[in-house]
Amino acid sequence: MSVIEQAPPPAESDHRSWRGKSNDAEADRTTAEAGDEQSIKDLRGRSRNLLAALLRPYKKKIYWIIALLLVMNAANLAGPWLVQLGIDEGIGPITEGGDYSVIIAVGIAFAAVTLIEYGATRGDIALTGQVSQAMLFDLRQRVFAHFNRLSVSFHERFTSGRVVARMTSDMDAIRELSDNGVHDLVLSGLSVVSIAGIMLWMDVELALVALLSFPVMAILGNWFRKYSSVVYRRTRETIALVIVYFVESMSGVRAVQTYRREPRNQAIFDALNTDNQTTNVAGHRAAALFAASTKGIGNATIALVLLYGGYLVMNDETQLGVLAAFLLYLRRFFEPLQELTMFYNTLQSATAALEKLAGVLDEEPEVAEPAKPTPLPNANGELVFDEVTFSYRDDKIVLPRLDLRIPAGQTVAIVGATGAGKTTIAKLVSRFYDPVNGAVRLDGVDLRDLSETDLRRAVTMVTQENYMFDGTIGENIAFGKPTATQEEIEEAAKAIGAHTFISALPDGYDTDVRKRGGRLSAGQRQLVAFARAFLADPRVLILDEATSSLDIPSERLVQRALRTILADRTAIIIAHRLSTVEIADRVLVLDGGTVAEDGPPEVLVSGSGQYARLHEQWADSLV
Ligand SMILES: Nc1ncnc2c1ncn2[C@@H]1O[C@H](COP(=O)(O)OP(=O)(O)OP(=O)(O)O)[C@@H](O)[C@H]1O
Repeated sequence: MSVIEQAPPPAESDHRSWRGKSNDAEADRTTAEAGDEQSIKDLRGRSRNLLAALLRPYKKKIYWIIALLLVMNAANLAGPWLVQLGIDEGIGPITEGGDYSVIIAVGIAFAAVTLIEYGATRGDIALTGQVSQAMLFDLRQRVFAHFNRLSVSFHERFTSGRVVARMTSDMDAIRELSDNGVHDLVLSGLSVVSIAGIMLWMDVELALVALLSFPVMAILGNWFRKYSSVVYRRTRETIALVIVYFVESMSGVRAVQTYRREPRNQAIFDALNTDNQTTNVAGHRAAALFAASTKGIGNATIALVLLYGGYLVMNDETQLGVLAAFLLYLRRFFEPLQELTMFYNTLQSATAALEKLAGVLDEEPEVAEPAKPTPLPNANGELVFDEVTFSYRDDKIVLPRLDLRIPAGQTVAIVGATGAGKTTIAKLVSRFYDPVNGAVRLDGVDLRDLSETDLRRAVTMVTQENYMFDGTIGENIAFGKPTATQEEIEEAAKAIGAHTFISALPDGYDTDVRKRGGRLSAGQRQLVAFARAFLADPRVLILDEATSSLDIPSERLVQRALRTILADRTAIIIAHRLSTVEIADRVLVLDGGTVAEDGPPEVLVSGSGQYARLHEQWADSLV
């Protein structure tokens, strides 16, 4: 894709309508949020299955975590109860002239409980961290492998910003829950229920007074849960938009600078960032109100219990130790209650993130590998398009019905107006897409019946972008054959004519190409891409020739390289330069997805068709 194609459309007043970003947010919402009941059920089911699959290998550790949680909860509850025993059964007898044995026993028990709680807490948190990190590791591995496996058509639809958002903010939402969220959630739940039970067991009347706050807390909690779930969903959406926009802008930074879009892009980013900030601030304001209110309710309840409990103690209706235990329990009752409500958000955002990831992981490659591939370890290179019909979308047919036979070893140049379907033919031969009807065959075998390995070994496509990965020139050449030796790499570069310029670089083959080959010129990048393809040595080579005009010496170099790389293999060149067409055995002139002319270049040029006209114009331009 050229820089111009990447350039964004003219500015619009509302940042949300720009480049369908609002649609991206729509697409970023889970199906469960937007879909019908059946799809909600399906998605939840799938994310539950994903979670179960992720946790299965750590079953034993999870049992340990649960056991340790129970121990922690019991130890946590034992403290106030021991205080009650100490006051009522230990101090009482002492003041009446008894012995110290009970209070000593209570003191020892307290120390033991503290030690147990220390051990259990330490073990539990460490183990939870281990399981959580192992699960996230697996999940990241799965997502990366799956994104790699998905068809080109998927990646053409799913923006890179969304891919990044899946790997960052969604993973982070799950991490937040799995690192300590679930653990604290369970511990808080356990402690609220068991403290309520213990208080009722110790003193029903006092417990009922203490639990008077419960309905108030429930109403407040319910309000907060509802309000914050709306705010939280908005924060997830707004941060996803910030990430998506950031990645998109940075990927197209050259176009942005060429068209001096920085101020406009900054304004759009400011607006998206402000949306995110405003939503977060609203969330914090609600959280502040909720936290302060629960604390207030908690303290008011403690005061009430102190008053009423004091009255009961004075009237000998309850013991002093019970009152002290109640006051201690109440502290441990409100904090978890508050946490439980707060965790609802973490839980919700992690669930949404898991649903999105489950949705992505469930996405099947549109060009799937056959269950039983037809082996073709040594392809010859004959290509046949057999009544091929193709369209990207239902409403527009790109190739109405293509019949074409390219014998092994032939070099075919495809020319035609922009949008005629040249690249589409290349994509079908590379099996980035499958035909809607008909078949593309290599040596008589339908591409759909070939294994990925056999297909990729036989067919290589060199695209216009000549993508360079971070690393050295040598590594970039060896990309198509990672096992290549240094000699093989140099041989390939020499054959293509790239050796001279590579040797002149400061570190030769070890020179870092810098990000996306930024250190190399367009012609040099093309030569490196040719050397890469030459080393991979496919039977069928597809070349989407770069449109950028090279200077004359570079063009000569590239032409010479082309002759080397095309020799002894089937080649399809999407030709933009007529000098390239001349080295082809055959030219296809494509018009609206059909072959308008087909023949050797020297024959077509002497005719009166489209190619002859094109050639004439080109010859005139040279004069
Ligand atoms: N991923 C896609 N999704 C939808 N439509 C597409 C997609 N890629 C191409 N098209 C459409 O298919 C048609 C043929 O496109 P193709 O890229 O094959 O043309 P081309 O002849 O290679 O053009 P050019 O010389 O400009 O590269 C065009 O109308 C284009 O808009």
